[in-house]
Formats: sequence, C-alpha cells, structure tokens
Amino acid sequence: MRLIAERISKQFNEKQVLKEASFAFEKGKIYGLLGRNGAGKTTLFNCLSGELAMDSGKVLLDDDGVSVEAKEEDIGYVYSLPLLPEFLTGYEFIKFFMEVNEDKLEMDHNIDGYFDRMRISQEDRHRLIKGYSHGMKNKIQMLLFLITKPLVILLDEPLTSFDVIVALEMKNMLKEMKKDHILIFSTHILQLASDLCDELVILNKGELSAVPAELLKSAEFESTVIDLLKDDHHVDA
Ligand SMILES: Nc1ncnc2c1ncn2[C@@H]1O[C@H](COP(=O)(O)OP(=O)(O)OP(=O)(O)O)[C@@H](O)[C@H]1O
Repeated sequence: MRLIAERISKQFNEKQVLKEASFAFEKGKIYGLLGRNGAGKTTLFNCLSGELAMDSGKVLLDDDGVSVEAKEEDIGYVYSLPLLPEFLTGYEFIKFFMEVNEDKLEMDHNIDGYFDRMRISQEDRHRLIKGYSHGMKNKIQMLLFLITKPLVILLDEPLTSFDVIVALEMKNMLKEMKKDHILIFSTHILQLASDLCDELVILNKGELSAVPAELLKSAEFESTVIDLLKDDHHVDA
C-alpha cells in the first residue's frame, strides 16, 4: 500500500508554496520530511489530510496498482499544537472517544491498556487535560491513532516537545507502529531524521525529492542536506 501525493500545488496570495509536489510513500516505512522554515511542510500536511483545499493535485492510496482517492479516515494528523477538550481528564476524553466509536472501530485494548501502551501514568491519565504539557497532549493524540489505526499518520514536528526520555519512548513506539502504517514526520532535527526514519524527503522550492538512502547513515549526510536546503530562496528566512 502506498500514499501518493500527485502534483500537489498550493498558492497563498502571490506565494506559490507547493509546486506540483509529488511523492510515493510506502507502508512499513517512517519518512522524515525536512524543509526550511516556511518551506511548506505544514501546508503539505494540511493538503494531504484534507484540512486545506489544494489548488490542484491528488492524494491517492495505491494498492498494487489500484488507486483510490484517500479518505479523511485514512489519514491521522498529529498537530504540533493539539486542540483537545481541556475540561476533561485524559481518561474521560479517551473513554468518551471509545464509547462514541464503539460500533465503528475494533478496539484491541481496554482503556487502561491504551494508556499503558502510551506510557501515561495512572496519575496523569486522571488529571485534567488543561494541565497537560505539550508533549502529553501529543501523546493523547497518538493514543487516538492507536485506537483508530489510520493507514497514514502525519506528525508535525512531534518529538520536539518531548523530553529525552519521552522522545525515546515515542521513537520506539513509532518504530513499533510502522509495520502497519505509513508514518511521515516533519522535523528540523537532522539527527532525529537520520536516527528514526527509513527515508528522508526534502521539500525544497515547493517540490518533494528523496535523499538517497545510502546518504542517511553517511558522514556527509548533514552537509549534503544543508547544501540541498540552502538554495531555497522562497522560504521565510
Ligand atoms: N493560511 C495561510 N495564508 C497565507 N499564507 C500562508 C498560510 N499558511 C501558510 N502560509 C505561508 O506559506 C508558507 C509555508 O508555510 P508552512 O507553515 O507550510 O511552512 P513550514 O515548512 O511548515 O514552516 P515551519 O518549519 O516554520 O513550521 C509560509 O510563507 C507561510 O507564511
């Protein structure tokens, strides 16, 4: 199964952010999306998730040559600033979510099982979301996707807000999840990209391109990526 971004274009006023950006993302892999500030990473995620209307292009799911347009439920999006009901505890929110979706989804854990998988402590799960840190809110969003299991999970700078311990837990969690999903995360942290992802995709001048796999673990990785990104003149630098 593949997610295909087909010639996606998006313009804001005079600014052409995405220019026929195309790429095929495969199931079972973690992709790191790199691009400078304002290169259009969030715009791309918004287009892929259907949050934002594209000017042109398609988002397709391809199963052995048979392509269909991706639907809303195929794509999960972990926002860098999650919006969650602050007046509920994490436990109440997830319980509500599971009850509402009881008929539609196949749950493979009970509620505490999901919290355990996300390594959210007993104490934290019964606290109001209002008091959660940024990283905790991201964890709750990830937990929702353990329940809904969308094929594609987009993560907008997910690990930046986590402390080292939680970031490591999340890295392991993403590695564990990847066999059933297509995971794409945007990041500015080159080390994280080379550690965690199977493939690196660069968004440069509105277009997507792959960084050769052999470069990922090589000594020239950092300098090559910097060279590739340096000449993007239409970013917000
Ligand atoms: N709704 C909007 N209206 C007008 N311009 C927008 C809108 N959304 C994004 N832009 C512009 O599009 C460009 C790409 O923004 P985007 O947020 O997608 O970049 P990014 O790669 O995610 O950046 P960063 O790494 O800083 O988060 C920026 O110049 C931004 O100002």
